Amino acid sequence: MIDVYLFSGFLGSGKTTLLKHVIQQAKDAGLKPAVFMNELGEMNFDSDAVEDGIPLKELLDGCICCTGSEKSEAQLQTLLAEEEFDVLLIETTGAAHPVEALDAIFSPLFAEKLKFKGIVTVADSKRWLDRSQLSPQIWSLYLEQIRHADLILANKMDLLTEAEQAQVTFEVQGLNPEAQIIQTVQSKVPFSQLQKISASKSGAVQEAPVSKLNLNAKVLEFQNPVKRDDFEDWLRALPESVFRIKGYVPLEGDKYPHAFQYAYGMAQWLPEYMKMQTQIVVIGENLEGIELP
Ligand SMILES: Nc1nc2c(ncn2[C@@H]2O[C@H](COP(=O)(O)OP(=O)(O)OP(=O)(O)O)[C@@H](O)[C@H]2O)c(=O)[nH]1
Repeated sequence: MIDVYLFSGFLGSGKTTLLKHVIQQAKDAGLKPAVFMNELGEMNFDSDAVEDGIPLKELLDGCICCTGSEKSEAQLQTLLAEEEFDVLLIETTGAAHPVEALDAIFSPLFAEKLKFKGIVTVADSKRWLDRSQLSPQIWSLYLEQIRHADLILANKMDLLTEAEQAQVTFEVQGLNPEAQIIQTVQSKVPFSQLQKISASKSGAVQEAPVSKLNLNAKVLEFQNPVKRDDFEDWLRALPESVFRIKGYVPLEGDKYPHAFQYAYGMAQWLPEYMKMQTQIVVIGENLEGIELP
């Protein structure tokens, strides 16, 4: 049987960071991992995070939950037919309800092959403290992702004071007393902790989906390189309803574009050493008026 772990957590909480970390540890333990990813938007920048040689299937522009489980079942079937692996890591889009995303895994087609281990939810601790800025729908999704977890990573602890760390851990644990909660930085959790979890409740409970979210993704393409200062001014002026941006930004004076990440007001730049398509995907609510600087 192939052990299956589902990574849940809101946009930008640290799921891809967790994925990379777990892939490495699984390999070190002599296991062969495969990855099933899905993204909101037509592009998946996160798949770059999965190194070559790891079997990967992606479901773009929709999510495992809302595009219908047939499509994800078909993808999973192909993955199982084409590749040999011991562990399947599923990264859901941050906009997905974790229990709905389980549908495909619990298909009778895979009953003999897949052993569902549990939902690992990465909670953005900073976001938790700043929750008053979230719309009620987004907040209820955040809560659902925590309630259904078998293991919770209270991530981004480096951004909190000690008192805040204790507060977040206490409050999050209160929402889901049965799940183990671990404080993390960069989603660093030992793979052995994941292996210990058993899906106590995630698979058993099928609750009503959260009310429909207005989350959208918009791809913006750069025609020309931009000045870093201009781009950062543009970022600062974005409305609170933009939760996440990722992609490749061409900066004036640089040969290659920079990989760019943004989550809730915090930006991260990483140099690239090859030509990449210069575009970003912006994820949030009410994106109609958002254009590049
Ligand atoms: N300060 C801080 N930043 C973190 C931590 N973990 C992840 N990040 C950063 O947060 C950003 C988002 O991390 P990802 O792992 O891509 O998040 P994600 O949940 O996969 O994002 P989506 O795929 O958009 O849902 C990146 O810039 C990470 O480097 C942490 O513990 N502390």
